[in-house]
Amino acid sequence: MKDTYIRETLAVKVSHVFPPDTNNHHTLFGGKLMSYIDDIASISAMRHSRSPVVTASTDSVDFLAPIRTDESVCLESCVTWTGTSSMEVFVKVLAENLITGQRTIAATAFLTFVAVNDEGRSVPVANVIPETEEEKYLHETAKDRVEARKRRKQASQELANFIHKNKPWE
Ligand SMILES: CCCCCCCCCCCCCCCC(=O)SCCNC(=O)CCNC(=O)[C@H](O)C(C)(C)COP(=O)(O)OP(=O)(O)OC[C@H]1O[C@@H](n2cnc3c(N)ncnc32)[C@H](O)[C@@H]1OP(=O)(O)O
Repeated sequence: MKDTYIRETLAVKVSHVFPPDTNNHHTLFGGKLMSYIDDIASISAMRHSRSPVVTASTDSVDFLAPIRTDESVCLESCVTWTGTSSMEVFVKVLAENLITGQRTIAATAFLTFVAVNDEGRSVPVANVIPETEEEKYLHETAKDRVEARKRRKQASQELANFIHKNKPWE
């Protein structure tokens, strides 16, 4: 297993914003953007692991600015950190006004993917090596996010153990 540079995991997707993908505000549906984010992030994870992957978690998707129909939606993703079998993927979303060229950060997200084998069992992945300032920042700050995720998973598990599974009308 060979360590890879973060840039080797980069995936880029650019798309127009078409009316069927917009809401009553004429901006891109949040759910549509989340689907783009999961899609591109999984490509970065697979580029790194060269194995099937599953999404283990999405920390949050922060919608910082709306994306309008006169703009294009540009997504960039890369693996910023790896554990044993898990990979943290950062996704940056920009809205670009195609007439003026103005670019706005519209959303950011961190997702965690786990490399799995054909039986769905987790398998090890190599490390990633940061080079640019931004990559180094994302790589160095990952440890805190990983700890926060562990705490959140524990809390989710406790909630899952507490909530009932009855049908709503029972
Ligand atoms: C018509 C033809 C179409 C063809 C089309 C082909 C398309 C081809 C490409 C498709 C690309 C699709 C990519 C989409 C992928 C999904 O959409 S997958 C669907 C949604 N996700 C799932 O269903 C996952 C369900 N969960 C699971 O399977 C298990 O919980 C997991 C994630 C495998 C973890 O299992 P586990 O027993 O906890 O495993 P364990 O070995 O203890 O932990 C493994 C690692 O996961 C980490 N982890 C576990 N839970 C979490 C968590 N909540 N948060 C963060 N890390 C976690 C652990 O910390 C550990 O990390 P490492 O220390 O190894 O680094």
